Amino acid sequence: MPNSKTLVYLFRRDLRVADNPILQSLVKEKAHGYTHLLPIYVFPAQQLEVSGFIPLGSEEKSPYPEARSRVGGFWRCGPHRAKFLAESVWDLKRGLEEVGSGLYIRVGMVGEVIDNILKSKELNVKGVWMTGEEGVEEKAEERDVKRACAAAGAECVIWVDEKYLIDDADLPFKDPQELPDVFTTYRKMMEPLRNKPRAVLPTIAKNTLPTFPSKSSVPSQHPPFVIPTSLQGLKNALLKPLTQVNAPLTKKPPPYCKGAQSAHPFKGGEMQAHNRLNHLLSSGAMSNYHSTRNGLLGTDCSSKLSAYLALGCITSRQIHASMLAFEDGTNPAWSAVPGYGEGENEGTGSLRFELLWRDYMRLCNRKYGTKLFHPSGFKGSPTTWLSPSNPPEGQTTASVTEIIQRFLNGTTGMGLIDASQRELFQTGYTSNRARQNVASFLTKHLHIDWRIGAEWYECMLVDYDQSSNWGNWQYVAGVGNDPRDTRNFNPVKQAFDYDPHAEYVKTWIPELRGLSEPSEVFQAWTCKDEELRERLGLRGLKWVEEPLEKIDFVIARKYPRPRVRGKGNAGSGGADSRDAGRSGGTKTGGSEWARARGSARGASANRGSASSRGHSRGHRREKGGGGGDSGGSGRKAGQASEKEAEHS
Ligand SMILES: Cc1cc2nc3c(=O)[nH]c(=O)nc-3n(C[C@H](O)[C@H](O)[C@H](O)COP(=O)(O)OP(=O)(O)OC[C@H]3O[C@@H](n4cnc5c(N)ncnc54)[C@H](O)[C@@H]3O)c2cc1C
Repeated sequence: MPNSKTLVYLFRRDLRVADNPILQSLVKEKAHGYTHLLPIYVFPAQQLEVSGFIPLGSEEKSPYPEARSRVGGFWRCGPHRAKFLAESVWDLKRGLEEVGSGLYIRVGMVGEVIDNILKSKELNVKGVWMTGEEGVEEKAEERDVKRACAAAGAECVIWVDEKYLIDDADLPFKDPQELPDVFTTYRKMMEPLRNKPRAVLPTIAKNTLPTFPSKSSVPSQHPPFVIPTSLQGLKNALLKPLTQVNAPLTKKPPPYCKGAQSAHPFKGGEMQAHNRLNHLLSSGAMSNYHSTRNGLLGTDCSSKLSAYLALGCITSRQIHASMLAFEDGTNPAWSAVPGYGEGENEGTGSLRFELLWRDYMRLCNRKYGTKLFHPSGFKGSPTTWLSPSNPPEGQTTASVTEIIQRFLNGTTGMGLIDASQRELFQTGYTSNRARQNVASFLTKHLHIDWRIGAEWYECMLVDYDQSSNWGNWQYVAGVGNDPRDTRNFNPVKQAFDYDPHAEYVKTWIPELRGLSEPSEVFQAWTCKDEELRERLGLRGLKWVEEPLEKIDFVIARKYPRPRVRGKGNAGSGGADSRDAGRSGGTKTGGSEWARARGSARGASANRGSASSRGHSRGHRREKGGGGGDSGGSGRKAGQASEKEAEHS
């Protein structure tokens, strides 16, 4: 390519064409002088297992260590996200081709791949642009790319990530250390949220980007890897190592639940993200969001935009812009939908609020860096968690490992927790309400190292996002930015509040479908009818007969049913506060693990045993927990409320 001057655009978690500042700048600012644009996506070998890209029959081995987590040894990217990512990358390719460009796909360490491309004489690469990220590994990638560029005499530009609600340029502080440690303080600095986000960038017209370089000019993938030429091939390569029988995701994984429908059946990609957003507005689901977001079942109780946001298939400001068009009545496509043209409603206001939580979690990551992964969290709380290497007295490494396995496999004996864990395993998704309970159960009831839970979520979640995942785990574990470090969820009360008919738990634990009493579904050990247990095949099941935790939950009088809107939506946020105090007392403990853990050193000693706390706090409100819970506040859009303050 004589006289060429090529720019490499290294895509990361910005897998979209629209509202993309890098592409926009290439179209608008012609002074850059680049004749060619080489868009590339690298599947990063340290975060995702790439050995499946070695062709079948090859004797060669991957030069990289397995992409496994540090504490639990789980695959860092499990099958659900691997598939979603493949679809998103493939859709990016489609989107780029539509504007007359294209996408090269590679695997390996980002720095190495870029270094290899910089060496191409034919391409004459003079610059590498990429979007900056917060993570420690991601920053290391950026340093590697900068080094490679410096050695090759090419410019390296790290762009600001613009997939958040409020742009970095509009933050009221420059130094991340000035970020308040309480979300509400931050929120108040940013309100009114409706006025803050910047406008979406103009659409990229066809054939306005610098020329896409020919295949022959681009260095090929380094061996032993080969890049498939179809989406199916890409999925196969990513899934192959994750589905090997000798390396299961977890021992004895939960069986597939017949008849259960995924709450997240969506495919990855920019186009799918916008279809989803359009559906939320045109169906009215967005306007109902405030009262449905705590639902456990079904696709429409919450937005299910998280996985698209995590990969940058869509930006928060695009979501905001569509909501504005709905609120202001400027998009006739939605004119028949109730609330059209009537300004911000509870649903759209609440969604902005949640998107701000996401911004906040990312800023916490920026402020605290490696503390995101530290057992004592942002707070630096003096905690020693139980783990296989730190079993409680009277227990062994093997017995703690078994407890963890039961947690992962959804066989703790606690209905809500097991249902969520099985749903997660089967589908890659579980609701925010369920996540809060799962995280609370692992850390506040079992006192097990929260990082094991965070790593498992990293492996299993389709919407895994480093800041939101690790930040929320810390928050619920009591070592993060939750000013109330005594927050403790009672998973039985929560099940009554949000799954009053036990519909959710029965969906994901088919063994319990024959039970009619919700209390028995929530804790199968409480079913005393021997004949029924026998008939349902519950006799002899360890998780039924020896649950990890027993909670005596007495219903003082007929438990009120929460307001339920929409099919399959279990509970509104309001139920939480209304019901508080109407249920009887709770007492936790009773299991062998609870007894052993009661005398444990470390976490339990520092924080008081679950049994005593659970007992004395039986009537306490369990408002929220785990960043981003606005449920039940009855908050008018854009206004603060006491409960919200209480939550944060
Ligand atoms: C232990 C734990 C782990 C979590 N891990 C992740 C994760 O890896 N990735 C992730 O995106 N979210 C995570 N969350 C936050 C939240 O559970 C999910 O964002 C939400 O369930 C995704 O579903 P949705 O898109 O339908 O959410 P909606 O209720 O529709 O919310 C809209 C958007 O707001 C953002 N949001 C909502 N709640 C939060 C929150 N608490 N923190 C940060 N952002 C929020 C998300 O981007 C979400 O898509 C976690 C929460 C907990 C308690």
